[in-house]
Amino acid sequence: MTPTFVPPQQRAAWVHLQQLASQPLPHLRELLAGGHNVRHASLQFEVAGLRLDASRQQVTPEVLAALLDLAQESGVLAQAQAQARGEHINRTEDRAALHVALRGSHMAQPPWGEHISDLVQAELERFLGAAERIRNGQWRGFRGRRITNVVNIGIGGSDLGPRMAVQALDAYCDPDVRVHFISNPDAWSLHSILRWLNPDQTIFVVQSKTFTTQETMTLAASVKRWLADHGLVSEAQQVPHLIAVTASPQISAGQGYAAENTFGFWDWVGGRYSVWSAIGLPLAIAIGPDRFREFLAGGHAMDKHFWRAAPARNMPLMMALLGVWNRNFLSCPTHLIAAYASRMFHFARFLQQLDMESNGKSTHVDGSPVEIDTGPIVWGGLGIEGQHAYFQLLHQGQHRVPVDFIGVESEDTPLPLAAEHHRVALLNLQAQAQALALGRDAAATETELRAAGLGDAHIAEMLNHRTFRGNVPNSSLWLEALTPHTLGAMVALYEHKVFCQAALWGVHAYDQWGVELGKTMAKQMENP
Ligand SMILES: O=P(O)(O)OC[C@H]1O[C@H](O)[C@H](O)[C@@H](O)[C@@H]1O
Repeated sequence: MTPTFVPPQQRAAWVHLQQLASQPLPHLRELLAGGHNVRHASLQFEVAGLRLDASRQQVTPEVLAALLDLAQESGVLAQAQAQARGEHINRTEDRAALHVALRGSHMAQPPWGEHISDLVQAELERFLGAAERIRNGQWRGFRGRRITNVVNIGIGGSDLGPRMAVQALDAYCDPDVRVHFISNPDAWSLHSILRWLNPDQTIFVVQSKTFTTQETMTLAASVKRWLADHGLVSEAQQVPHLIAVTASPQISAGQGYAAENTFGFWDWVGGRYSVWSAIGLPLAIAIGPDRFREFLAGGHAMDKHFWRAAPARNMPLMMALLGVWNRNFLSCPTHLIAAYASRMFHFARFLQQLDMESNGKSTHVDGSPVEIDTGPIVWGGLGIEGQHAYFQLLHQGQHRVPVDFIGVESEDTPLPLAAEHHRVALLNLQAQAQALALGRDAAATETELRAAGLGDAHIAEMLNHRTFRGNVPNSSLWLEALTPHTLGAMVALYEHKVFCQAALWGVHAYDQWGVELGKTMAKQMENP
């Protein structure tokens, strides 16, 4: 129990925000009309190669001030300090949540203590060493062939992070070692990859924090069988083709994974926060150890900002507050992620787990039921494709859907017309962000229809169809370039945002009892 816990709706700032939301708020047209004014400046942030433009959020300076009061009353940044000190903030599982230590283990006097940093450093060296040996050809298959294909087997946090990052950093990936991901136990999903591979040149990285997840274990058994069917039958023959990454090495050892090919992490690393640990091995293989360290450094740069920046200038905290404003006071139940770089294809899926598994909760930290809205439904993918599919609903449907537009400022694709491709993508991002915010009112629509030669009766019929209410709150998050460093910063940004929102709502972000229920039921049904 947390004796001092006060439910959010009883906090003074929350009540103030309710009052502000109950009065008519200026339309985004009005809020944006002033151009680059004080409000605009207070909603611009630049950190670690990321630039956030939140000026299209429907907040007045008064709302912003009340949101910051809420952060203060909720003790958000104090809770972040407790997290970094390694306190057991994951109370229902009685654990720390120290993924920040994975990217800050080089710190002098780390808040979590040197012992943790030493553990992290030692394991980091081990798994980066393995990545390097695979990349440079020192690591050979049983029959002496060089490894050309790495297959990641895992699900949830043991899949989405590295899968997202390998795709996002495609430009840095070694073309001689291809990395594949399989998460679905459907046999075809495995077969569709295996049928192209030569077992002598393939390594499977079986990733599972618990090493008991049924889907992953089913796939792992199948790849062992596949190796055996190709003449790699004994444990000794299979060892060079199997890597385990787990926080339960005693279980993987019992299944024949060699200790030297097993890389560990700890119970204080949540699955959805584990890409920074050895779960990032496929990424390290794809982009190399130096780039992987840059990814960690990007995450750490965001951590430093989060720990040190004043609340009003704190990028993750501000994103969290704006999200709470949209969710709880503007009553928006969902949140769209629209990325305008095709390499960010998996980012929305990654965020779905990060956000919804963390904050999809209805119980407060003191065990009392939640009476406010908590984590939104996070959805999305690539913005350009969305424009030609579901964006119609954003413009004229009945739901108000806040959007994070994600764009990359500089383009490095080695194609002669790459700059033109890039121009088209960014133009679309900017046009959608503006169109959703401003919409088009009836008067402007009527003028346009009249200019197009429509008569009164036709205009009367068409007016509502061609009018756009706008006022869709959205932010644009710009990466100066899509690099390991900026990607690391962006992942850490959203991690901290989710953390702040949990603190604002008073829920635990680091457990997932709902998921556990499904797992338990599956076991019971298997062995009634
Ligand atoms: O890494 P594993 O133990 O195999 O778990 C894989 C996944 O299992 C569950 O679905 C959890 O809710 C996820 O957070 C976790 O990432």
